[in-house]
Amino acid sequence: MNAPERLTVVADTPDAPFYQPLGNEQALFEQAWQHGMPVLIKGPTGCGKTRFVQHMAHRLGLPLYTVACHDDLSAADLVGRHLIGAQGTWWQDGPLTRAVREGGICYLDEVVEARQDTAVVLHPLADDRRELFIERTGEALKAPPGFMLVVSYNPGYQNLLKGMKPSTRQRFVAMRFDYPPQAEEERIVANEAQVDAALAAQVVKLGQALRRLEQHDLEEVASTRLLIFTARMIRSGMTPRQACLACLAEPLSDDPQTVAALMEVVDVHFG
Ligand SMILES: Nc1ncnc2c1ncn2[C@@H]1O[C@H](COP(=O)(O)OP(=O)(O)OP(=O)(O)O)[C@@H](O)[C@H]1O
Repeated sequence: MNAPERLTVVADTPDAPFYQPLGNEQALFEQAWQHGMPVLIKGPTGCGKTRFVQHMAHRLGLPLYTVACHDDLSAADLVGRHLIGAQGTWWQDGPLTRAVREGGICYLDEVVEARQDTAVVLHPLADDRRELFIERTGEALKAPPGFMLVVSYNPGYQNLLKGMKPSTRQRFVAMRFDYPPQAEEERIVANEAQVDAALAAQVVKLGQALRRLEQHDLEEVASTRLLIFTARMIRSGMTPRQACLACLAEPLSDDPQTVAALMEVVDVHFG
């Protein structure tokens, strides 16, 4: 097992991306990094997964390489490929290789979307070997102590075919994220939208009421991200109703009846 003794945690600096802690997630992440363990974060859209990783990278003083995974993303997109230029053929590292060389964090967002061949490169990096084998150049890279693999996915989007294989899941320390409790979400909205506490509280109260509307067939509930958008639009002069229609109701549903029902809740809160 890799025992990276020389790793030190850099204290928060004022320019770190703002992150409102919700539990022991920072300590857990730090411990995982100290022990050379990869981390899996699961949670719904817009609940703070990316912001958390950005914050932690800053706090630990590590370069961060973020990859938004999609169903065409292959191992070569992560590792690198040969390119042809004026001087002939040359090798270009992919984001995973760069993170390994520099001892930084590679964050794979929505990892379950990526093609299955990515597991071949991720598995040896995510277990005790901490090794990246670059097949096309024959290079075998041993990850330095600072390197950390972080992946995330939204359990709500998963279909049976795309679920993560147990052999992959069981290489990670896993953390579950969800939308923040009321007081924390108010602080986040006030800070991110630069609005006063009263408006942030009103928007969050509405968001929480919308999340309770279970009878409507919504694919996802209102995210913290959408509440921040709404508060920003109100701050810049839109009426609360216009802002809620554009930033909450319409992004949540394509069905006009559902949008109307969501707006009824808005009217109760801002009427
Ligand atoms: N705990 C938090 N502290 C600070 N900001 C937060 C927090 N949670 C959410 N946010 C805010 O919500 C926005 C959306 O969060 P983020 O982009 O991290 O979501 P995500 O979970 O990565 O979503 P997706 O799965 O769609 O990529 C952030 O830009 C940030 O403004």
